[in-house]
Amino acid sequence: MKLYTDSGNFQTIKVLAAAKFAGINVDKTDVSHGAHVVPYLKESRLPVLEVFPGKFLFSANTVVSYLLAKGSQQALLAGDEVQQWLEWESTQFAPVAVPYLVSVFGHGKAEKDLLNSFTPLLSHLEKKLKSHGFLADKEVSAADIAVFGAMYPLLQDKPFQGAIEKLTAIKTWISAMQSLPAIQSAVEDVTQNKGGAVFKESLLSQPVPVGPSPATGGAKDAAASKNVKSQSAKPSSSTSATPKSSTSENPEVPMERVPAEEAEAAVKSWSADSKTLPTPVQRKHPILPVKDKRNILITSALPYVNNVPHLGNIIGCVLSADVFSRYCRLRKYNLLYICGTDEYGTATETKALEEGVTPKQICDKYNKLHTEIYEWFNIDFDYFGRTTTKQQTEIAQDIFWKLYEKGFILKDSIEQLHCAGCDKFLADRFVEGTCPLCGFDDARGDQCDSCGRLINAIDLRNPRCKLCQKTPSPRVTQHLFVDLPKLEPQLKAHLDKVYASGIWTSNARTITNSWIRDGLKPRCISRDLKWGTPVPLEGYTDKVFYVWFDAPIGYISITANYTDKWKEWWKNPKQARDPKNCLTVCMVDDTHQDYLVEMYNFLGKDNVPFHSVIFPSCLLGADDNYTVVGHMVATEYLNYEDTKFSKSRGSGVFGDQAKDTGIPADIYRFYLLYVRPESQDTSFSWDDLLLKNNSELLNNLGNFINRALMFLSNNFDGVIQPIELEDEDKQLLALINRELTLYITNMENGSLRDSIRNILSISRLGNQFMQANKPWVLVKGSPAEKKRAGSVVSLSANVSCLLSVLLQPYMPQTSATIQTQLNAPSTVNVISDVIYCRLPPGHTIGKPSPLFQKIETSTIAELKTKFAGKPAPPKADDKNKGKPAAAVANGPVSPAGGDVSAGSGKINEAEVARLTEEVTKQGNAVRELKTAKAEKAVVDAEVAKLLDLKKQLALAQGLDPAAAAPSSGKKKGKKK
Ligand SMILES: Nc1ncnc2c1ncn2[C@@H]1O[C@H](COP(=O)(O)OC(=O)[C@@H](N)CCS)[C@@H](O)[C@H]1O
Repeated sequence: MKLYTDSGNFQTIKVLAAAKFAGINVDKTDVSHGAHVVPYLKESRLPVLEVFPGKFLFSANTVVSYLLAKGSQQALLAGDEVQQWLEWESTQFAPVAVPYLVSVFGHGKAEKDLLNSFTPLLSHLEKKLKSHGFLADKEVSAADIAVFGAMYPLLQDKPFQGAIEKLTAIKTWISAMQSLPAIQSAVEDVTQNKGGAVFKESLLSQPVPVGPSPATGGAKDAAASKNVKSQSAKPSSSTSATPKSSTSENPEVPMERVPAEEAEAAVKSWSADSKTLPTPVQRKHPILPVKDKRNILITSALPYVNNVPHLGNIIGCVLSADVFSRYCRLRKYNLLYICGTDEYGTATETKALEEGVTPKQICDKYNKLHTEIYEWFNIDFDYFGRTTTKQQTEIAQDIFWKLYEKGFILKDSIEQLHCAGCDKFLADRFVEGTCPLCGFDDARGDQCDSCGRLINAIDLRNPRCKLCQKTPSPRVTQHLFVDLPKLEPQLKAHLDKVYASGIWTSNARTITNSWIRDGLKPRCISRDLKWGTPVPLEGYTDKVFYVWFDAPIGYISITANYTDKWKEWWKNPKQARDPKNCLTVCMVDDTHQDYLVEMYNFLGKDNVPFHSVIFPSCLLGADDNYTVVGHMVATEYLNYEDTKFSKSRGSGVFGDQAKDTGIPADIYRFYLLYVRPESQDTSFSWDDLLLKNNSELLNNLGNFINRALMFLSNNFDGVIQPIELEDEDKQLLALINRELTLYITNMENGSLRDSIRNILSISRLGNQFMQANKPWVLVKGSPAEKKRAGSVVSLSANVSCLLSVLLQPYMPQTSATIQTQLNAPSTVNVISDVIYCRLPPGHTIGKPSPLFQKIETSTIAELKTKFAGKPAPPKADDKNKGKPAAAVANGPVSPAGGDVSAGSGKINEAEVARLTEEVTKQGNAVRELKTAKAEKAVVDAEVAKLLDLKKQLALAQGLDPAAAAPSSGKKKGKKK
């Protein structure tokens, strides 16, 4: 990524600081003052980020948002308030600050009037900072970076210093910001320690932002709270703008203006020759990698066959991967999306015992159930398979042999409970006894229901076999371990590479790094079970592979069940791809070019280490040219209302129940994506679903499309009229292009919940456009006015068509309905970089009808009661219990723990104890510093260390690290 800027450009401070926060190395290229970097802009705009060749971002705040999102710093962008401050900076603050800076540093004479215009802006800032310390929360966010960057040059001006003299909260905030290393290095880079004069040339060569007429004191009015509110309700062009519902209720809000050159560029692409427009690619099975194309292998975590998936499972894996796959197809990438049921392991054996059938029968029954559920949710797999196949056995055993031959398999003995009555070793969940921690008599072998803590079955007092009630006894048994310490260097080298080139959500990085930081331990890969892939090694043939060695191999074997040519996806990763042949948006600037196949794993956070550490280590160790993960898109957890999903308590909606609620699959899809747990755990809330349905879908999106199409139908026989673009139409097109760029960028970054907001911003723009032009009035006027009405609604019908395409990954059924109503040809189904005319004049649309139904509060009340379930027991939940622990504890693993499918992963107690001690020590250190009133920067640095330790502790305890650190969790901020 190239950053073009001129020397002394103050806007570059925020951009460089954001890049530092994001850990992204931008290639900074100095150009002359006033240089024209963006070919289609008449005026110079600097700094400019070239995101990929020919694609530019030139609003500094958008660049800040983009970099933070790309660097997986979503926490710094999260929340409405951040977006509102970003807009405040560009629409309120900059229009006063820039002319003032020009007067001070450019002309050497401060404009007094302009200085006075700062008063209301500064008091607004002071008020906010007084209550929080930072702009959007108690921690630094993108808002602070953007506003501080804009304020920095002002701090070099004496009169401005006087203006903030008594504003103590602003002054404290300034010192806090100045103490941040990212800010310090950005400031140094831009100013070269030369003082305020350094800004002169750059200021004189840049256009002055248009704003609320600062010279006439307009800024004063603009900063008054009423206006701040209406400005914040403007359509946002930021990555994660959360639209206020008031926006759709206030369509009279004027549209933001873009530079004339940008508008002209939008007109040019709008009227592109239809012969040059992209056309969709037909899907033909079997899909195989194609040379010189972007080949993407998408996997969704394989859901356990023995569970009915709940809405959390659905958004955590299959639905997220589906949205991304659909998007990739619309971008014309060549992709394969595979998934299937994870069928082996203790949990399946247990379920079979419970239901009195064989494990195979359980798998057949539940595989069918899963298939039906995903069909109802419209999940468009290229292939949905299962892990209990001959291909699974062949491939898993082959990988094992390769690891064995290369010396990556260790043998070791372990003590495990053995039941003489059943003549078998018992997995933890088959044992009961007295809890060694609290003395509860009826503790389970994997967890105590009384104290809620995870335990090892071997530690239970008075153990008894759950199957025959006899007393099991400890016995030494031999097991096989994969030598992860020996594989660590290879894994680290791979991770370094893919971290730099790929999309790795911050939880995926944090969890993976915590494993690496602690040093990898040998991991047991065999189990004393019958239901699994047989271990082929002599002396171990009575054992099967541990389900977590087996499960990700399922991705390979499922592909092998899909096509005989599976090796083209899995064993061919290093052929060169010609970047010239990519769509412009593919990340040719990154290092994917040496991959024929890029693999994306979609999964929930508890699955991360198995996909980022264990599976890649095995594939790298097998040294058989396997495709190894390049991108990891992990979600946090979705909860149900204020509790967890629990089948046994009946709380939460499970896949097989959703269709009986009367809420269409598309509405579930929309809402699950809208609240997708991307940077912290989120909740499915019925009240919120009602709100989002009735405001965003019904009043905003549905209202715009229906209004436009009904009007076209009723007044122009449904025939698209000649579209003669006037100034505001061009502005609309340019603003839509901005949202479209962000939609694509967000999708490429795996920020699926942000792209949905970009769609809603486009329909909001559409509503504003209709409202401003009032075709219902024009149509009754002169012939010219009637013509204009036809032009306005025809343009709106085209915007609706674009919306139908952008919506397709999220709401495929609704997208199809809109396209039927538009009578749109299937050729429209491509996501291009810019809006173009898809429905030409003369095209006749179909029959419009309302797209969404209002959801009534009474319906929601019924659903709430139906799915409330029994109250949760005081301690452990029966569904998600222990899963994060299993995922994050990188400790020595005993096979008696069963497998993760049995929900019995172990906590590394020693590590928990060590971290607890460290947290206590660091907490005391922070308290001492605070009591001694140490400098804020010093305290902040120690608080940061404390938070990091707390996160590590939470991870080691199997808890959500976000809950330990208030930095990302809004409203969680406890006093440190
Ligand atoms: N509450 C949740 N929110 C989001 N994602 C969740 C939640 N609970 C689980 N998950 C993810 O769902 C998938 C499937 O989980 P399942 O337990 O059925 O299966 C497995 O974990 C393994 N069989 C995967 C083998 S590849 C998973 O990604 C969870 O993290």
